[in-house]
Amino acid sequence: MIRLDGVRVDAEDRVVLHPLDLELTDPFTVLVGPNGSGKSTLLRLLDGLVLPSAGRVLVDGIDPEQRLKDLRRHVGFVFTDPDAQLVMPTAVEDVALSLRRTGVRDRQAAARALLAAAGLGELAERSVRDISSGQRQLLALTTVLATEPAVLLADEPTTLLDLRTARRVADVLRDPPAHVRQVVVATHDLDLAARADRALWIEDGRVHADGTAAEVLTAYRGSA
Ligand SMILES: Nc1ncnc2c1ncn2[C@@H]1O[C@H](COP(=O)(O)OP(=O)(O)OP(=O)(O)O)[C@@H](O)[C@H]1O
Repeated sequence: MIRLDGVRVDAEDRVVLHPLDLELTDPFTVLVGPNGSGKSTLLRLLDGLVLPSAGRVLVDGIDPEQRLKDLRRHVGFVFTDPDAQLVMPTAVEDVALSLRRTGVRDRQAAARALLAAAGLGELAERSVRDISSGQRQLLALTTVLATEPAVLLADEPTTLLDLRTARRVADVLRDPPAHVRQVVVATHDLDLAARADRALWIEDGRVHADGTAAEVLTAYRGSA
């Protein structure tokens, strides 16, 4: 369970997130809303990338301000820019690196299997610089899943993807590997958002609407 008690985020001379009390328990939650409304900030609070200016965040009982290392093992974060997390020369090495804490013996073989399952098997030996940006985004998701997080956070995970790949990513987020108990995604992709259990519409650093994906997305589409 994810819990925010009176969490506020200030940046320079303004409030980016107004005081917020929130409990997220559904398997799949999406954050929608206009550019600059505070979605990424809210997501980043859950990985300790942003710390609250006031209030407290708890992710499955872990407070980022007290147990950041434990939180980072518990949570996986897929960044919008895949290059921010692909660090090894080849795709298979990148996934194998992510497997280092899982206790898997043959990390190369396991990495190949995960790449194949993601439809990236043929790219295993390729340099991550030589594959397309959409393939890199899918690879970044695969590397994060390989760390076996209990909570998966993703910021705009389908921006660079073609229709088919975006659907595949949506399928994974909707029905992730068993170790993932909760998924929270910030997105402008309303087809992806429609598949969530719960949607929060963020506007000007506040939760403007909160409910089922169908309810919230109907209202959000109507506002444009
Ligand atoms: N460290 C910071 N310093 C100053 N302003 C910040 C900081 N972090 C976020 N902001 C501002 O807070 C607002 C919310 O940003 P955030 O990235 O959370 O929005 P978003 O909803 O994810 O937007 P987008 O849909 O464009 O990704 C923006 O106006 C942003 O410029």
